[in-house]
Amino acid sequence: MKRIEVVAAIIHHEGKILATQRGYGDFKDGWEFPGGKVEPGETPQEAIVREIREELEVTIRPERLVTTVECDYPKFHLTMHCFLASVAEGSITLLEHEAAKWLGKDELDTVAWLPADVEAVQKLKPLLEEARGS
Ligand SMILES: Nc1nc2c([nH]c(=O)n2[C@H]2C[C@H](O)[C@@H](COP(=O)(O)OP(=O)(O)OP(=O)(O)O)O2)c(=O)[nH]1
Repeated sequence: MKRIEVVAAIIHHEGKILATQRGYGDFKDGWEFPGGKVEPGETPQEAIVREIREELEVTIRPERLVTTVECDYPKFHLTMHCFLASVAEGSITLLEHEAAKWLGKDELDTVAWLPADVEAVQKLKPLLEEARGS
């Protein structure tokens, strides 16, 4: 089966995290963490900084790897590295997504996450307590 390697940013601010809604493609309207495919020669950290500049027009600081999710979709196998991150510079502008929401710990289940994200969201809950106020 085709395999793709993706990086995703869990951007946090004041105890909330940013969820974005896909604006195009097979998963249009699903909620995800912004990010995209790692290109040849890039480290995952370089890829996530590049993708977030392309999608949200900000520079992020990747802080730590929260989890790597493995998920079988009908057309490919996905490996997705999810990094906790904060905005280092700029203000968020949606260049590709159709919507975005800041979600607190108790709001994480209020959007329809893509299948691969459900497990990452569960792992995130205890971390959000730590991140509160930062
Ligand atoms: N960015 C992102 N992609 C996710 C998440 N969950 C999930 O299943 N995916 C899937 C959807 C896509 O099939 C794939 C990411 O591909 P993408 O289309 O965003 O990659 P890309 O930005 O490099 O885009 P492209 O130029 O190939 O369209 O991973 C998530 O939380 N964030």
